[in-house]
Amino acid sequence: MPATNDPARRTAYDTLRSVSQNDAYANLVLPGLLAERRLDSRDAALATELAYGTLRAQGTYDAILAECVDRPLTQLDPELLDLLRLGAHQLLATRIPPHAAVAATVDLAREVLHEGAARMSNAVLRRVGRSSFDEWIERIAPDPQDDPEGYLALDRAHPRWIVSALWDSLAAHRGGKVAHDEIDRLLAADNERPGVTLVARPGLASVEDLLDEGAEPGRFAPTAAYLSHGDPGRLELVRRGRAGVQDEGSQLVALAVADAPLDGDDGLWLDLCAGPGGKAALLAATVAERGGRLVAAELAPHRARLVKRALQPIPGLHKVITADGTEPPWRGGLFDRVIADVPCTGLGALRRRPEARWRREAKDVALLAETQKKLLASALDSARPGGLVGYVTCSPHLAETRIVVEDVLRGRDDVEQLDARPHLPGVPELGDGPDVQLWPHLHGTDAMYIALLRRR
Ligand SMILES: C[S@@+](CC[C@H](N)C(=O)[O-])C[C@H]1O[C@@H](n2cnc3c(N)ncnc32)[C@H](O)[C@@H]1O
Repeated sequence: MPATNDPARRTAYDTLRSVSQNDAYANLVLPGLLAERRLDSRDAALATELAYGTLRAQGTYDAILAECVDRPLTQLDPELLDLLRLGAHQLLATRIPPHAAVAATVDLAREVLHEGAARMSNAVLRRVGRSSFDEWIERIAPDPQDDPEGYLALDRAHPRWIVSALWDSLAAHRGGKVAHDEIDRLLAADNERPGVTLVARPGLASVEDLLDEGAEPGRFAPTAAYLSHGDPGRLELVRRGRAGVQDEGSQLVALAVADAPLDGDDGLWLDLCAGPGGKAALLAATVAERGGRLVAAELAPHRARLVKRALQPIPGLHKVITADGTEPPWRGGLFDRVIADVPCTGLGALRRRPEARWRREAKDVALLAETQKKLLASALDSARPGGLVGYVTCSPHLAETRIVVEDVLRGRDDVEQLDARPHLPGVPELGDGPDVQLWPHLHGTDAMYIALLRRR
């Protein structure tokens, strides 16, 4: 631990620096720092709230800071900019008294930078603290009547292109218009840290086992349970791979692929994009109970190793292959069920990755869509006649979901799309179908998408 009087803020600051300097992921860096520095639980909670909160709202804090600094933010030292963001977050979104927020950030500037940075932080943060968050938004955001997307982008701290994409998707799945209030609730849900959801892998653990460990039953998936407190890693069932940590939406879409009716053979399943292996483990456990096996393919060797580890505790002759799913080494028409959980922008899991929304760019979507179409085509080719394919993403962007499916299906006459909704039993508000889009503000899950297809 570096010498510091304020381990919580120092750790939050170091996390911000890793994210902006090294393109690190906060949800990987921060737990490492907390463990290495042995922060007590109060400091760890504060460091987490400061780091995640600052990163999540970074774009809005930058817009506010730009009003308080006498030069473009791009001309500031990046270290100072991260400090100012941390200070702005404390002033505008926490209960820390303003004088303490400023003083602590100024002290940190002195500790990690120099006296000049401390003086500048003091001056800038005093300006920031003269208005509340809502007053700042009123001043810098456009009128919500004239420009609702622009207003929400600042008020809910999302890049405008993401607000727009989420709005389009929500509207498309509702067959029309969506009220301002609902998109506001969706964006607000992206700013909440999700709780821990566990999965009981069939045949290896039951939800009752998880309830005995203090979890509460899931709302929708028969395999899910919520852990409201404590570290899931301390649970024996999790340590032994009989249960795992997995979003309930991920469980629901994997179970939809597993449970949709199928005529004929049902013993050989494929996960085309398996890393790190959450869905592969659930599917392998499910197919093993039915006497079958799973082949899991993954392009990245280090992620293929994670899949191997995830499948280790699961009985059955499952196989992990490091392969490019667009040029598969297996012959076509082989598998009874296929899941293609394709690489995507991850816009459906923004609540888990605080910095992701500022890192992604609109142009990523088109590039990914090309790969997604190839992977879906390959998934369809890999399925036997009559076999089932689930196309899955953790993005609700239409260009990664419905449009990919439409584009691929337009080019082939050997595929029919099924109504996925009956295969997520008990889940409300599934829209007009036939595909399903889950939403954080409606279902409490990541915004997972699934289209279910059958090869004729
Ligand atoms: C959304 S993730 C899959 C998550 C996984 N199904 C789970 O539940 O743990 C997409 C995965 O696809 C892999 N991938 C990307 N391009 C691929 C390709 N051409 N063939 C196979 N896998 C690919 C990525 O490395 C990544 O691990």
